[in-house]
Amino acid sequence: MISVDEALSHLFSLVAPLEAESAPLQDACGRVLAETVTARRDQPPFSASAMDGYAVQSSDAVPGARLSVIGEAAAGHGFAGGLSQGQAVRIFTGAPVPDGADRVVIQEDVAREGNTITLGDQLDEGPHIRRKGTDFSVGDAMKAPRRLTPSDVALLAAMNIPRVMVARKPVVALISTGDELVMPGEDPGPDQIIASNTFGLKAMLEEMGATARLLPIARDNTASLETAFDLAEGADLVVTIGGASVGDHDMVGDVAASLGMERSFYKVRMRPGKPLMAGRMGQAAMVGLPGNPVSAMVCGHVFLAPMIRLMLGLGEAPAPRRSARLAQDIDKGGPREHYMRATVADGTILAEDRQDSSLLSVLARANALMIRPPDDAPRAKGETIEYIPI
Ligand SMILES: Nc1nc2c(c(=O)[nH]1)N[C@H]1C(S)=C(S)[C@@H](COP(=O)(O)OP(=O)(O)OC[C@H]3O[C@@H](n4cnc5c(N)ncnc54)[C@H](O)[C@@H]3O)O[C@H]1N2
Ligand code: MOO
Repeated sequence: MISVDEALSHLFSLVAPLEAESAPLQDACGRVLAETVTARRDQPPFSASAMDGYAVQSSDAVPGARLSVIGEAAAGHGFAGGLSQGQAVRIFTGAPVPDGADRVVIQEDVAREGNTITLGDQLDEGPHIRRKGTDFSVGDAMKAPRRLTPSDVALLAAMNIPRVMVARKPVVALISTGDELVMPGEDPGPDQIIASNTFGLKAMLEEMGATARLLPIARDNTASLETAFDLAEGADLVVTIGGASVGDHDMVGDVAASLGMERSFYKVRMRPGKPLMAGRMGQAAMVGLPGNPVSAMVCGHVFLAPMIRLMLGLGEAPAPRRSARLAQDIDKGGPREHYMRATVADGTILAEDRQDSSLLSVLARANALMIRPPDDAPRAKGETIEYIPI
């Protein structure tokens, strides 16, 4: 059995960064920027007022000063002329500050009569002017690769970038296998259960920026599995779930091999997730996940997510880890690297009592996978330990 790190490096060698494609900005959030973009303009493109009030010369901005109003500057409609000492221009937020002015006095500090204003007794600091290019200037870069956030999209829009080059979304085909499975909403027979893994994995993968195709459930026979692999044609990554172990009905490995899968490994020294297999199948990478629902989801976090990140151009790295203090003493660990369902709160981590790999209710209330290395020594409350946030 190989280690988790070894398995991960095999998996990385099965995939590669995908090509870039153009996307309209309104569809770009969550996509990974593939080419660095630079601002096409300064923001603001002129010195702009930050307040509603009067543009003046700062030497005139003294309590009690009387100034004559010579015009108006509104957002989208600047004042054409310049401004001299003793003069003021009525101005609104976002309007270009007229030439000659270097200060905006807010209207709350001004009394106006006709075209004359008198400044109040106490003026704030000002100057309430946003200098040209204060936010960004022509040529300022947003560097690739970068997963675009809503704030990034707003910034790109302001930079006048209507489309961006982003990594193509990896296409993942998800195949549940097993005679016992029916889809949610169907009527299960007395010996049947509902297929849950493909749904959890689809959600996880799509949250990461992949497109997941849910294929029909494959039954525990060669013909049905072959049909499922046929339907997976065109995917970048084919993921099967179940049928990976040693039972008489665990046929995924054999059928995949008969279809040309070149296996890179089978079985990983981890818990849960031991009967993991992977290889190359034509153009696609193939990963066979164990069927136990928590095993499949843990393998999703530990293996599939880093593969997706690599395909999106975000580099080759394991799932990001953090650390927290143990909330209780724990016994020595087992021979396999253990990803324990746990809850992190206020910097401390508490492992769930029940760690069976069938328990989705336990997984759903956990927010962390606490990682115990193989043959980990007993640990005391308060020690730091690593985890993967989920
Ligand atoms: N003699 C041994 N038996 C088992 C071993 C072993 O080493 N020796 N390994 C155990 C471990 S660890 C795991 S994990 C499981 C994995 O087995 P399979 O990958 O072959 O999975 P199945 O047998 O098909 O299913 C296991 C379990 O999960 C349920 N399942 C399967 N697919 C789904 C799905 N899409 N949604 C929800 N639930 C699913 C299935 O009904 C079974 O209950 O093998 C152990 N056995
Ligand atoms: O190791 Mo198996 O992956 O669930 O328990």
